[in-house]
Amino acid sequence: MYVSIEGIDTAGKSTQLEILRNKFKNAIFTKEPGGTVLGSKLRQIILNGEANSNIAEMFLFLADRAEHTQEIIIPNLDKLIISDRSFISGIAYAKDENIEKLLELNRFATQNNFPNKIILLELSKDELINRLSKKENDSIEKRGIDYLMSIQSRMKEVIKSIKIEHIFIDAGQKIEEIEKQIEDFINAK
Ligand SMILES: Nc1ncnc2c1ncn2[C@@H]1O[C@H](COP(=O)(O)OP(=O)(O)O)[C@@H](O)[C@H]1O
Ligand SMILES: Cc1cn([C@H]2C[C@H](O)[C@@H](COP(=O)(O)OP(=O)(O)O)O2)c(=O)[nH]c1=O
Repeated sequence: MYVSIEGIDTAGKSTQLEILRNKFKNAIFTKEPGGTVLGSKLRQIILNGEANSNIAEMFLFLADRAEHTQEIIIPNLDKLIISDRSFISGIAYAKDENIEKLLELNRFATQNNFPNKIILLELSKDELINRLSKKENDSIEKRGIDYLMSIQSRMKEVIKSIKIEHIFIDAGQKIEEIEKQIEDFINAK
């Protein structure tokens, strides 16, 4: 089963994934961007802000996703895969592009391998401000609070529009409360 943990920057994805590694010891843990050798090079190019064109940036993420699908997802579909981000981020962050067109591009890049379950960690604006203020911001985080909040809304819109089992979790809860909800959702048949 392929599970994706989604959320804007600082929503708590990495924090939860560290705990989940100990709960699901046989799972394959991966991420987008950067889940493969090629992907980690693409991630560096992107986060250094080297793409001047938003469309070029989007295709760099699609290339990361295509490589990730071929090298990590497809070979492990018989196991539990837990990924930090997926095509949902791909569509949400390409905020000026048409969702239907992006769905088509992402179906192509993933050879139709979308997650079976999606977990969205949802942040309030105040909590996002609080968390971003505590870290060095990369080129995408520097686009600001309102940008990231609009991305989060777009994530919710895309997730609701597709027929994939999903859960929205309040990312402002205690770490252990969030973890329990994630674990129960993954274990639910
Ligand atoms: N439930 C939580 N409550 C308060 N702070 C949190 C919570 N989860 C994560 N954090 C903190 O928020 C920051 C971003 O968390 P992180 O897991 O790196 O987010 P992401 O991987 O989604 O960018 C970190 O400083 C982390 O310690
Ligand atoms: C997967 C993906 C991520 N992103 C963005 C989200 C992040 O701002 C950035 C890097 O993702 P990530 O390394 O997950 O950053 P963070 O840990 O801060 O969430 O790339 C896209 O714009 N498109 C995509 O397809």
